[in-house]
Amino acid sequence: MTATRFPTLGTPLSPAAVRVMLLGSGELGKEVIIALQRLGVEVIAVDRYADAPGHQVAHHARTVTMTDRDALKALIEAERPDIIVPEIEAIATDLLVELEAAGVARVTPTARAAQLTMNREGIRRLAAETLGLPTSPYRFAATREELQAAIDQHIGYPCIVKPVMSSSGKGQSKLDGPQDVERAWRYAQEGGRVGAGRVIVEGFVRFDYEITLLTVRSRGADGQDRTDFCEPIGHVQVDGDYVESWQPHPMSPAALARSREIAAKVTGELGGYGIFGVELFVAGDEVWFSEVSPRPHDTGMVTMISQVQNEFELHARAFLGLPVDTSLRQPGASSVIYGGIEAGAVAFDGVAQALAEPGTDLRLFGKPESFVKRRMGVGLASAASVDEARAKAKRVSSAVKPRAISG
Ligand SMILES: Nc1ncnc2c1ncn2[C@@H]1O[C@H](COP(=O)(O)OP(=O)(O)OP(=O)(O)O)[C@@H](O)[C@H]1O
Ligand SMILES: NCC(=O)N[C@@H]1O[C@H](COP(=O)([O-])[O-])[C@@H](O)[C@H]1O
Ligand SMILES: [Mg+2]
Repeated sequence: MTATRFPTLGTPLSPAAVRVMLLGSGELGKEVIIALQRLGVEVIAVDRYADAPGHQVAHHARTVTMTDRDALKALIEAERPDIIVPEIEAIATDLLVELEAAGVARVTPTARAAQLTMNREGIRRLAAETLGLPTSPYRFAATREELQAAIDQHIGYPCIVKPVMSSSGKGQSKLDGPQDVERAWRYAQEGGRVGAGRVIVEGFVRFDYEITLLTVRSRGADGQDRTDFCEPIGHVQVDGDYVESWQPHPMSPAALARSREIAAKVTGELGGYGIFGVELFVAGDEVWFSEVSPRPHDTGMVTMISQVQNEFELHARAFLGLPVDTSLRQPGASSVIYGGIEAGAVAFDGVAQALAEPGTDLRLFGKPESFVKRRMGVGLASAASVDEARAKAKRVSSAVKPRAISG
């Protein structure tokens, strides 16, 4: 392995430009792009549909099916970015591994990290079987019959079934008994982001709370690699999708130390430079590893109001070889604004009222189409305590009302 050479920052749209390609340009990518823009980095934003949030703030916008290996290869070879930043799971990651090995571009944090986390089987087996980290009990199944057998012989009820390739809870269900198996199997077949097929079935963990531990791998000012942790982020998930998050989440010293130990181990194994969202379940002082995103995390949107450098700035700085500061500025919270309606471009009523309270803020992502359960924006709030910040963030998100516009 050769030591990473970080680019010298330059001027966009010139021969001195550092060029970064985002693969996925949703709300998380949009904020990474804004952080890159502030550092004078030239950005090529890629997504599967036109006018994605990140397309709207980048130097170049490209629309490509990122799971289509040939199409993605042609795009990368035409654009020749210095750094590729995967923003979603559903990418032809085997191609990224090949291109990285061939020295065509550096992938953040590494192509292997993107490949392993694209498929729940890759990351789960690595965490539980190779690294020996505590996880829920699990089995994989390729047919309904295999799923039933895995539950009957190993996992029991309640359990959770998820497509091996999906995110934001798509295709996920909780099963309380045999009557739920058929429905869960069918839903997983429809909900997978990349094709249909294999599922993971996990034993249900009765946790007291769950956190995202944002973990940053960067090059320190002394030239040594280092790992830093943000304050733990607590969150609430409904149907596998995050609806509310806050920072800091109070933890016992033992649970926090264990969480950091698990996060250091898994991110150290994945390697590279950037931010990771390590998802953990906690009961008392016991901690289970759930999964990890080798990129900014949706629950980490709270850092836009709570931290000195938000998770998007931390990601950009880390993969550019710049120093990072993970410190908390103030307690904060985020609350999701869903589309609530099926419509094309929507208007948002109530924004002025939502922002009337001091210590509040808002992001509207600019997605060109609304779905009932599509995340269209997020309310943000800071306060002296997390409880106050949560209540305030919820007032912001509930005041904003997406409305279909005619014509
Ligand atoms: N084994 C489990 N036991 C208890 N709860 C679980 C289990 N697996 C998942 N959950 C709940 O469902 C949520 C979503 O699960 P998971 O993170 O695996 O889905 P995802 O589709 O990858 O979501 P995202 O992409 O938003 O991280 C978890 O945060 C947790 O609240
Ligand atoms: N949990 C993963 C996550 O939050 N990913 C974020 O959602 C976008 C897709 O949104 P869409 O489905 O509304 O297009 C992704 O591009 C990413 O920003
Ligand atoms: Mg998750």
